Amino acid sequence: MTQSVTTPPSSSKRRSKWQLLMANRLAAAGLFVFGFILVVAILAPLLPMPDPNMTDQPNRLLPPLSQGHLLGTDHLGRDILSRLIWGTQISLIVGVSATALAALFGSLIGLVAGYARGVTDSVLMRFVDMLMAFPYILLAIAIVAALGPGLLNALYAIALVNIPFFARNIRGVTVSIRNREFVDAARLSGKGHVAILFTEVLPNVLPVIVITMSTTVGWMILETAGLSFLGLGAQPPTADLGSMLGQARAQLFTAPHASIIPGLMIFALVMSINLLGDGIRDVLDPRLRSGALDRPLSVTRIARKTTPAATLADAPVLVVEHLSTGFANGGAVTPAVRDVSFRLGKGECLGIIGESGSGKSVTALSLMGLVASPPGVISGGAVYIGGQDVLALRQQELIALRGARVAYVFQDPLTTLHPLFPVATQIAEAVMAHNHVGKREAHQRALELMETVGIRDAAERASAYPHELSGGQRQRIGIAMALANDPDIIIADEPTTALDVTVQARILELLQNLRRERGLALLLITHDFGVVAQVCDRVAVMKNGQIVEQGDTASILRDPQHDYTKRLIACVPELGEGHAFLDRVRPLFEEAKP
Ligand SMILES: Nc1ncnc2c1ncn2[C@@H]1O[C@H](COP(=O)(O)OP(=O)(O)OP(=O)(O)O)[C@@H](O)[C@H]1O
Repeated sequence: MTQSVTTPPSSSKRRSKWQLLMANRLAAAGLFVFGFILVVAILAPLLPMPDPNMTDQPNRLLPPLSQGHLLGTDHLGRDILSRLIWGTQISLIVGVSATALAALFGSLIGLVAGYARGVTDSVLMRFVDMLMAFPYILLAIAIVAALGPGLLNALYAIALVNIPFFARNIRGVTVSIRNREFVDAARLSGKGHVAILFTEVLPNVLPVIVITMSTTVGWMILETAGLSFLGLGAQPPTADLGSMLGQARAQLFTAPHASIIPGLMIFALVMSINLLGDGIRDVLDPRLRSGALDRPLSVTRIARKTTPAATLADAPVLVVEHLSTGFANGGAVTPAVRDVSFRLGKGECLGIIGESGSGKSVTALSLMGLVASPPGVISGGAVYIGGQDVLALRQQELIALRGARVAYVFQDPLTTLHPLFPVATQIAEAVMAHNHVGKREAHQRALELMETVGIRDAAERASAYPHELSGGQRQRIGIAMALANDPDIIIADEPTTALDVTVQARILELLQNLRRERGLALLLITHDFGVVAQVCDRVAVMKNGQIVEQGDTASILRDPQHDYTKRLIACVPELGEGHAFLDRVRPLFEEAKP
């Protein structure tokens, strides 16, 4: 008996970069404050203000709110508001120009060093190391002392001391990109190094440069103000925020407003730029935005709108009801699995089949709360193991079930096995995770398990490292680890995809035998109907995060209801079919074209 469900996929709205930036309240506040300061600084020539350099000795050190001087006057009777606005304009121009210069030269050094490697890399990076060996503000002071005080020289000094920051960051990213396949492909297509650097590598590095600029411009303004404060930047009568602060230092106690006002402006400017910079960084780096770079929680975040029954009477070993899982992305949740329900009995095998991205792995990982969170979130449904809703359990209780009652076998054991420990040690570790046994006993059990999964000369192979075993042997070790605590359910996520056909057949046979001998419930995830036909009693077909059809394998193979199922079945070639396979499959896909 097969059931077929067809529901149009619901689309989730993706928010624009601007909306995402505005959703970040701190970044929005930073943008508002910085935008206001910027507009006022740009409009400085048009504003009805006195000349910022016009002295008026009789009216020196007037307090704020004095007649004609909203923010008072300084020690030479100059209008503080006017000097503040003009000074902010200068500080901004110098800070932004220094950032642009540091970004330009630093990124160029990083790009060339990271791409060329070898001697070029060593020479350039030693120069950068030399710059970094000095405390940067001391180096900036030394440079200005050598070049002579003045705003332009302060700008060069600040730019120079910040070059290493960009060079190191960009070199690191370039090194990882230069070995990627698309760069190799460009090289093979005959492109020259310069063209590859600017058309293949640079576009991938650009977001990092923008992010680094947005997070450093505030500090550069602060450093410029520091040099001017020491008398090495803006020279009298020109005002910038640092020189205003430096000149008002002598009247700190008699007329504190003259130093507090530029101090507050530096604070507001740097703070707003940094908040905005952090916001821009989060928006440009999608992994930061979704939280994917945060340390994941030990259990996927569960945010169910309704609470299902905590227990289910007379339930088979695994019951999944209306499971929905999505990924949070800047406030919105993009659904990956929607309203998925299935059942699995003792000793039974259910295949979950579907194309890449249909939600098979997310379904499998959701069962034990293993979807990385953030960004993962289980937004609805229940998972009953032995009749109990495990999503309602306390975290520690759910974690205790992992490996003990439900075990996973993943696609590529080379990435899941620890490369630095012998395989038997890793199986023994899995045994000890849930049993109070000593190392020796666990090791003995590991050897037995290796024999159970068909590894010949288990005692000899015990001390092998994962890279010393073949793909098939590694997958057997993965299965041995899954069996370590006699689980009720094994979830095998494409366990044979990385293997060639003969080894695949042997691994599937092993899983079949284990299932029969131990009464294991097997949830087999695959994209290959051939595998389903060989192993599974029942099959659920997934598309766009939903189960579109499920039933017993023989019925579905004989009489598929859903077009998608028909196409998946048609994709399995028959032995000796040759060209006839293509003739048979092509019309099915022509029909499916929109
Ligand atoms: N960390 C993540 N952040 C956002 N979306 C994700 C994340 N992980 C998976 N997805 C999305 O969830 C959907 C389901 O992915 P899933 O890995 O379950 O597919 P699958 O059917 O197992 O594919 P495959 O056979 O290629 O492994 C996909 O659209 C995928 O893009």
